[in-house]
Amino acid sequence: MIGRLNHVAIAVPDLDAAAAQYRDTLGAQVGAPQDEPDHGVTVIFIELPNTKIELLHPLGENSPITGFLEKNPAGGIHHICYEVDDILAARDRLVTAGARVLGDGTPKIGAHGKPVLFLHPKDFNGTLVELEQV
Ligand SMILES: CC[C@@H](C(=O)O)C(=O)SCCNC(=O)CCNC(=O)[C@H](O)C(C)(C)COP(=O)(O)OP(=O)(O)OC[C@H]1O[C@@H](n2cnc3c(N)ncnc32)[C@H](O)[C@@H]1OP(=O)(O)O
Ligand SMILES: [Co+2]
Repeated sequence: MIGRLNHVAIAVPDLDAAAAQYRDTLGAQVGAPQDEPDHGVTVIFIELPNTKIELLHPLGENSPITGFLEKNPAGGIHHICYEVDDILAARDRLVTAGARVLGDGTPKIGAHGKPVLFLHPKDFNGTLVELEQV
């Protein structure tokens, strides 16, 4: 069901510093900051030859990554995103298998303008999983 690894997301306490490190120290192709108010984050995507890195920073008062950064003040890997062809079929299959889909189960539009869903980290080996329909 899952396809390519779309991105690995890293929550960071200082978005500008993290972007500069990827651009200047690691020599990566770093995009511009994008505010995603529906998700409570500002993101910067880094294009790698085989996948993307998503740098995440809290946006607004109810960001889902505020608590994560409180627990991990230096930042850390926050989620991985797999591509799926049909997100509703994927959701239904996962729910039948007993996995918890976060929120009300309705896909939201993600940073690439495509539907996304999140799966509870406790159901996936301690890893928050995002699904993106491509
Ligand atoms: C830009 C849009 C989009 C894209 O297109 O790419 C994005 O990527 S948006 C990214 C941000 N959005 C989300 O993360 C949405 C989904 N997340 C959530 O609903 C919540 O953050 C959560 C995963 C349910 C966690 O809830 P929270 O209240 O923040 O934390 P808790 O302390 O209650 O956590 C419970 C439990 O789970 C552990 N945990 C929390 N976050 C993670 C994580 N990222 N990876 C692994 N484990 C995580 C947490 O440590 C708790 O464990 P215990 O301490 O053992 O109880
Ligand atoms: Co993401």
